[in-house]
Amino acid sequence: MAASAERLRHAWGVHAVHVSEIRPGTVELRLVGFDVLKDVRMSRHIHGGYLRVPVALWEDATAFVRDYRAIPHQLTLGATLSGKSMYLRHLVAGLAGQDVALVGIDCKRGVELAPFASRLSALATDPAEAAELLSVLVRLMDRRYDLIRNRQNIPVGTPDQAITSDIWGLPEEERPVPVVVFVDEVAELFLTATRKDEERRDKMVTQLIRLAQLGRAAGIYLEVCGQRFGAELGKGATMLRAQLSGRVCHRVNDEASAKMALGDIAPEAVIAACSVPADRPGTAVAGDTSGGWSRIRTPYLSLADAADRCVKTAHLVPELPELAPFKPVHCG
Ligand SMILES: Nc1ncnc2c1ncn2[C@@H]1O[C@H](COP(=O)(O)OP(=O)(O)OP(=O)(O)O)[C@@H](O)[C@H]1O
Repeated sequence: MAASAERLRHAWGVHAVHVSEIRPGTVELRLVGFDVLKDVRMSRHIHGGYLRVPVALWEDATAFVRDYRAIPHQLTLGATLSGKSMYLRHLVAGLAGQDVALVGIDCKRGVELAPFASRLSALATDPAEAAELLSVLVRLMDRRYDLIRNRQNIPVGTPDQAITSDIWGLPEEERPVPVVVFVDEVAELFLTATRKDEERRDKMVTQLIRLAQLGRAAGIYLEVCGQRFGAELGKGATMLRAQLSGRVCHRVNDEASAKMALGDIAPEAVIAACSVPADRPGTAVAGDTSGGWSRIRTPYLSLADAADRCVKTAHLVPELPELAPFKPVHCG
């Protein structure tokens, strides 16, 4: 098969997609079981790129690309069995081959993210660990701000001077590696039983808000997943949600949940999310706070294939001493 089709297959990495080259540069993609799309023609634009992961298809058959530099932080909501984990799996598998640190916070004792342990730089599996990890991430972000500030202080006109307000303007050899932080089932971080839990929760939420407000310039991106994310979770929840400008809403159990994801995007998007059928997992409504939205569908990718991709790319885990104490042990 020609190289572009091979690359395309690699980018999607799924069995449910048949890929064939029609002519050089134009490839036919067939998504098995996608109700909206039949055979789909896609050309090179699907290949993604650095910090850009093709993760689903829009209804018009173009690729839905999760572009971290364009939309740094995203919230993905959906009822149980709606396809959130599948979506996340694609992101992890897509980023695994890139020069990026992957960090997981999965307070369901790691059941979702532990299979990707070999490619993760850090994994927190309970709220106490998550609190420590978030503190480390905020310190990492502050140090990156110092780095940018120091560059700005070099006198104008000297060879080392660089006017930049984010890591991307730093010279390549000084530029820190970007970090994508996956938070699975965010509500677990908000649960409290005691007064001490409450203090920890408030601190974590403040740190997440700081990362969401300032992380972009430091190359730290948030990917937050959950079933619901509303004011009932407690102090700071809606403030944090407002900072996550990318939104993906899978099937939800009620209109209130769809509103949490899409209410500030468009009322029609909320209606579309409420009509996602239960027998079409992976179907979602995607939008961003600029107001644009449409339906997407993520293709099937088995957990074994995604985990295998992490094993094969384990050598790409970047050197980040701050995160070393949180490096998960890969079993199996
Ligand atoms: N695009 C898809 N095509 C076919 N099957 C899919 C697709 N997406 C998800 N599924 C299947 O639907 C089921 C639920 O998916 P998934 O585990 O991603 O849901 P979830 O929202 O993460 O659920 P939970 O919150 O309970 O973990 C799984 O069996 C999965 O294999």
